[in-house]
Amino acid sequence: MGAIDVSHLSKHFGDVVAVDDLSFSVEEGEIFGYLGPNGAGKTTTIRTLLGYQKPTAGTARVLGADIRDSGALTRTKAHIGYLPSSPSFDERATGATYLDFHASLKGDERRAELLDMFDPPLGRKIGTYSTGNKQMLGIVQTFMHDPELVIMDEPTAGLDPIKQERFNQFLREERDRGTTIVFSSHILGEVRRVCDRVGFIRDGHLVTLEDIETLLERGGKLVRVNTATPLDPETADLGGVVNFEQADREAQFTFTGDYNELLALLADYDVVDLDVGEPPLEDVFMHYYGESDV
Ligand SMILES: Nc1ncnc2c1ncn2[C@@H]1O[C@H](COP(=O)(O)OP(=O)(O)OP(=O)(O)O)[C@@H](O)[C@H]1O
Repeated sequence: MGAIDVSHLSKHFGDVVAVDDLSFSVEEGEIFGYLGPNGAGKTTTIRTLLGYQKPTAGTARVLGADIRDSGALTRTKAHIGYLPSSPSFDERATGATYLDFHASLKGDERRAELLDMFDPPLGRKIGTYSTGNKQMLGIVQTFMHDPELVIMDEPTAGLDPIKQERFNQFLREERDRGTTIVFSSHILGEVRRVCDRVGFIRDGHLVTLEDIETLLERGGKLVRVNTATPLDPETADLGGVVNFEQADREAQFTFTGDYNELLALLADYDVVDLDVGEPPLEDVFMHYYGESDV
């Protein structure tokens, strides 16, 4: 049994099919990225998993509780941390009061430790907070009762790059302690840095589920080569060469083929500079999303 087992889950809003026949599992102790463009169905999935709305069809188990069993799900929530995409705060309350309230519901044994890392101005009214401060307050609330499973909807929105990196590092450490972490995102680089596996959703359907290494391998390498004389344009026909672009003696392409064949071809040239690196994740996404805007 996974930390989350989703089984043929669908959620319709009238004629709108927000989530359609989703099935996947999140394993215990992994960081699972739930990715998709705007309107793909990420928030709907998360809210349905947490019992905030009923599935139209299918079901899921979250830490063993069937989401259709509201009693079981409520009991299980003591072990879940949830960070919504736009947490609704009482703007007149201070950060400290907000945390006290949540502590009274579920505990706060890790509050001080978290506040060392994420330090919103607790004495001030939340209405005066910046977006990043609100986000940090939400992060402390999410983790302070030491949950087994954490579900976050776009958690890094509003965090500056240093806080984002601190947060990523924190997530990896939490995962190493055994916490299962699920977060939705459409920020591509974030996924590469922290997730073990990713599920891609589009138009309510799960398009693919991959571990991040496989995903990047499948995306091939970005090759940039500078040769003393221009490459023959027929290089574009070599197996595994995609998106071949050439400007005089510079060529760039994505390569998913056999390196020996590529090296044999380049051996006929005087290679001045060669760079083989990871392709932009945007390219990997395009592979799954076609022309969709991600
Ligand atoms: N309460 C609702 N009533 C009607 N339609 C809804 C409702 N909630 C979501 N939808 C629709 O369901 C679809 C999926 O929306 P959802 O918010 O789950 O997407 P998302 O992947 O989280 O998008 P984003 O990245 O923009 O937050 C969209 O077409 C949205 O308009």
